[in-house]
Amino acid sequence: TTDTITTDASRSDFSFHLAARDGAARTGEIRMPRGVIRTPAFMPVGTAATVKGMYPEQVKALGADVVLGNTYHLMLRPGAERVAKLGGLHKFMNWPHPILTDSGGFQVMSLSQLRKLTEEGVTFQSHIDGSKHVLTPERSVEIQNLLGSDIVMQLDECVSLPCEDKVAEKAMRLSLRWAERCKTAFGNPAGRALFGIVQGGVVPALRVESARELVAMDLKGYAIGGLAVGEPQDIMLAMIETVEPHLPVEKPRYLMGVGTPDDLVEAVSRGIDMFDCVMPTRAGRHGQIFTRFGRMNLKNAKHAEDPRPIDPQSSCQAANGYARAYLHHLVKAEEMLGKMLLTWVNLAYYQDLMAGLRAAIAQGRLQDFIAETKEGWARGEP
Ligand SMILES: O=c1[nH]cnc2c(CCNCC3CCCCC3)c3[nH]c(NCc4cccs4)nc3cc12
Repeated sequence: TTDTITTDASRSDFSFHLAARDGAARTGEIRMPRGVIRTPAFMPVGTAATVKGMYPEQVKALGADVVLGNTYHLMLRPGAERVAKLGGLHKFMNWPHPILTDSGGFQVMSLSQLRKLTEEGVTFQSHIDGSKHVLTPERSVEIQNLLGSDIVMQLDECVSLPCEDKVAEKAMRLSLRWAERCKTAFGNPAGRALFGIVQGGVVPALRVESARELVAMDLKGYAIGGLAVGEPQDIMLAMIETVEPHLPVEKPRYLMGVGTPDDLVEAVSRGIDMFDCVMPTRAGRHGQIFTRFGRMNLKNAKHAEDPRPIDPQSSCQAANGYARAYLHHLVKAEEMLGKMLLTWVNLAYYQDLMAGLRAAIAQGRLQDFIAETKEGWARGEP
């Protein structure tokens, strides 16, 4: 039948296909030359060209269609030009599927020293060796192009909350001017996308203005930034509800830096399609896991003699094949294998949750699925 023949036209471009909707929630797929991204999607973070503690084949096998590449780290070490010389990030890290790269701006502001932000861009010193660097909208797009990114993020200014309205306004307007400069620098390369980032703090009028101005630029997708920076969940959800009606239905929405499983289900039900968060990988390395029964900390002595696996019904071998007592031992001993197994448990759970959300939306039973999921978390571990 025709729908199984992907003509090169459909593979050579970036296209978003909505399969079903359930309230504000959507499920579909983003088709790109390097593969398809099923949405809603959780994107594991691949900081220094690796999803820490995981083989790329394993990350793909547990259901991730796209990973994040980190512009800030890679521009400092090994350098964007070197990655390009070696064939680009996909070849470098053996991940032939789509990669979304961030602009580097958020990490500059949170990791580097002696940074100075001007209209032109951000100058800063490397947290690795103190060397001086500059990140302008143009240079950020150039670095992401050198890495070979499939989805490029604009350079933006994310303010930390709480902040005064005029501070949020100033950053929002700068981010809009930087979006224009990124769009000019990016051009219109087939099969690759530039996403804008909606800013505006927690001021509805600023959020709406930011969304409207970005939509007028006709970008391929829109992120909602400036959230998950310390505000309560209800404020984050209110901002999503403020912005969502002003974003085009036919383009993907990406909520940056989010979040816990509860954040994910709540944001999906409000119309978000893509997420990234360091939580599942970072927490896993510290012994904290996410399961159908809620959160567990395997450092806790109560697991010391528990012979049961984490979840016998999970398809993940780390969750169904190892005693909690053994995982507790590995975490206490700070063994590599403990970090690897619990990272695997968490990424598998996050992907299973996203697969459940996609299926529930397709069947028009999202609210039932969310209720059942939250009951499981509340019931706690068996
Ligand atoms: O407005 C924003 N603009 C740009 N990036 C943002 C990010 C970083 C998203 N993950 C990048 C990844 C790139 C590859 C390496 C890992 C990060 C955010 N993360 C959070 N919250 C989670 C937070 C994490 C840390 C402090 S808050 N809010 C965010 C808001 C913005």
